[in-house]
Amino acid sequence: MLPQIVRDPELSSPLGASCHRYLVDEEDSESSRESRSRALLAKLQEQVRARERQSISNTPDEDDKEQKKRKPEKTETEEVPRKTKKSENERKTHAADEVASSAKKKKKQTNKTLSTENESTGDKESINEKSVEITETSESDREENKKTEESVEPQISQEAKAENGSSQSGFHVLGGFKGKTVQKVKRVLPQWLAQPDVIQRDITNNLIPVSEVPGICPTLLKKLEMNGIQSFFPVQAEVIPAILESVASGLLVGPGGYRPRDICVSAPTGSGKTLAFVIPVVQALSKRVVREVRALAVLPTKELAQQVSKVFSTYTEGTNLKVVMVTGQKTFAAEQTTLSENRGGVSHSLADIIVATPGRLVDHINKNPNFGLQHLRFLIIDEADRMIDSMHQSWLSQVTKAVYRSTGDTQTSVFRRVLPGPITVASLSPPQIPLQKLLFSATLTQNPEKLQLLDLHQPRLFSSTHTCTETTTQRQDTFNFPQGLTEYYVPCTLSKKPLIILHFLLRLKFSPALCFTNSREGAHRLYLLVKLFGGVEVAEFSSKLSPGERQKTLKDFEQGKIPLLISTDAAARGIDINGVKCVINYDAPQYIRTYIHRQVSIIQQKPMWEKNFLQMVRDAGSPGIQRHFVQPEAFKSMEARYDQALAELSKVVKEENAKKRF
Ligand SMILES: Nc1ncnc2c1ncn2[C@@H]1O[C@H](COP(=O)(O)OP(=O)(O)OP(=O)(O)O)[C@@H](O)[C@H]1O
Repeated sequence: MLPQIVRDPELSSPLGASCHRYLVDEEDSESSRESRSRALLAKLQEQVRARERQSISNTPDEDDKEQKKRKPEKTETEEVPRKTKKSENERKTHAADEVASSAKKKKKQTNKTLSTENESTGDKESINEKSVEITETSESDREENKKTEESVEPQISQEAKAENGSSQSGFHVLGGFKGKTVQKVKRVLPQWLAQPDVIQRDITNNLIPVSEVPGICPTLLKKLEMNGIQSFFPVQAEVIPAILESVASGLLVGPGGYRPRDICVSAPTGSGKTLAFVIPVVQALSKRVVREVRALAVLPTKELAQQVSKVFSTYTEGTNLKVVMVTGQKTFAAEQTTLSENRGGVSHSLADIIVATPGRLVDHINKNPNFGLQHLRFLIIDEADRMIDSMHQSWLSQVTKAVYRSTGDTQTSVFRRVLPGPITVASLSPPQIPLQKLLFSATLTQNPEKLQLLDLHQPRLFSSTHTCTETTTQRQDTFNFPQGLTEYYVPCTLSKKPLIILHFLLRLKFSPALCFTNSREGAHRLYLLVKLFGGVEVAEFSSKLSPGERQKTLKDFEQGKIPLLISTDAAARGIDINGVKCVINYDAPQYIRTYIHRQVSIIQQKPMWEKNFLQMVRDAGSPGIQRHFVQPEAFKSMEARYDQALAELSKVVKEENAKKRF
């Protein structure tokens, strides 16, 4: 048992306080605790009531239901009936008794522990007393926490309710799920595509005298005059100064010391794109000291490459610039000897400008140890959309690798080149020769995925269009039709198509005429049929022929020895044949781009395709395609001879197939 210490009211020493702390009358503590817990309970009840009142005021709808469940409605004037309050109090008193009795039980429990320990050691009392204190403290802590919760909870419930209008407090419903109209996705072109530099399409009314175009050196002006070029076409007048501006500070750096912008040109067939890059490139390289490959023009077919190479050779004549063609028309070894030579154990380039087709170019990059592109400054991609489509050969990545390939001697040299990255002080020194891409096409794609393949640097687009008033959308969907083109379509039956060709050639004298078919077999059969019918010189032009045969055929056709040339699309792209009077689409092209490149003037049309084809051509911005109907009487007299030729044709085809099999 603990000695009882009598409390002395005079004692004011701290001891008194400690005496007070340890000398506690059992009954007193009992009743004071109970009164404290009652007071605490009353306070809690008050807060619960206040919270309920608040929830009633904040959520009239939801809470209404809640209230109806919980208690009758309270109108503004009506007092809460005391009875309700009273029963509320009873309820709360009952709850308070429960709390008090549980506190008693807990207390008894603690005492029991106390008494057990007391018997064993007198000192334990102080510790246990502390523990009792601790319990009280914890109760007051709990009360404190409760108050905090109480004070916070109504706020949360207010906020929550205010925010979400839900009667469940404490749940946050994020966002409002209202039905919204879905915005239609509009195609957004990159700015350089959407806002190109516009070039006038009308050539005849927009010729610019050559001398008025700034920056062209006198030597080239003289050469242009010698070749009969008095004025530039619009695309040349715009693009030549832009390319010359990018080499104004020399070949090593672009304007302002930065990498020059890549240039894209979309202009109709025959608008003079070839000269638009030949003139500035020849002028830019004419000042070079050491011969290295600094310009590379890549084209889809040998014929096109030949044509461009011829123009380059015309304007490099008299300079010490050398143009070499790499198209597979010679053997690989023969081409190797034209590209480089070994002097004193060191390989020297024999070419300044290379005009190539992708296949043979990649062969030299990978198999010709003396072939290097480390000094390449201009990469010209003519017929760019077709070159992009043929990108599956990944020729462009091979070229890029060759350009930035560091060999033994360029590892440390000033001209060591690294793939361009973010512009920093380090990346700008030492300066390295920038690689500038120049793209040309009559139907430049606006497909960002395809353009992505070209890895263009800040591209600038020159696009010729019908008129400046066209909206961007129109320009996106229309193509550049050549100036002075008249288009017809001839509805007819399948069996009568060859007769109409013969009618045009023999009766209407539409020659020289270039006739396109959609396949090599179609071209060959039509060629055989017209030949068997007789009366007109005819030749076929397709990849069935060797490069030499194709070259000779083109030449004879251009010289008028052949009035009818039957060709596949191989000849459609960009080949420039002077003096053609009529272009015939024997098979309607499935794609508008093919149509554009074929320079169609007369279409033979199967009736069922007529509507779709006309729609495609009109949507592409055709100046106007007219219907030209041929009366059956017009070729009545040819039908007997025609049937005979058909019979002979099937024999010839059978013989050819038999030969192929052996
Ligand atoms: N300024 C000019 N004055 C007169 N004739 C020109 C001029 N520019 C080009 N030509 C001639 O126009 C024809 C077409 O030129 P070019 O081949 O450059 O056109 P293009 O736009 O490249 O055609 P494609 O898209 O088919 O390659 C050529 O015969 C060329 O000699």
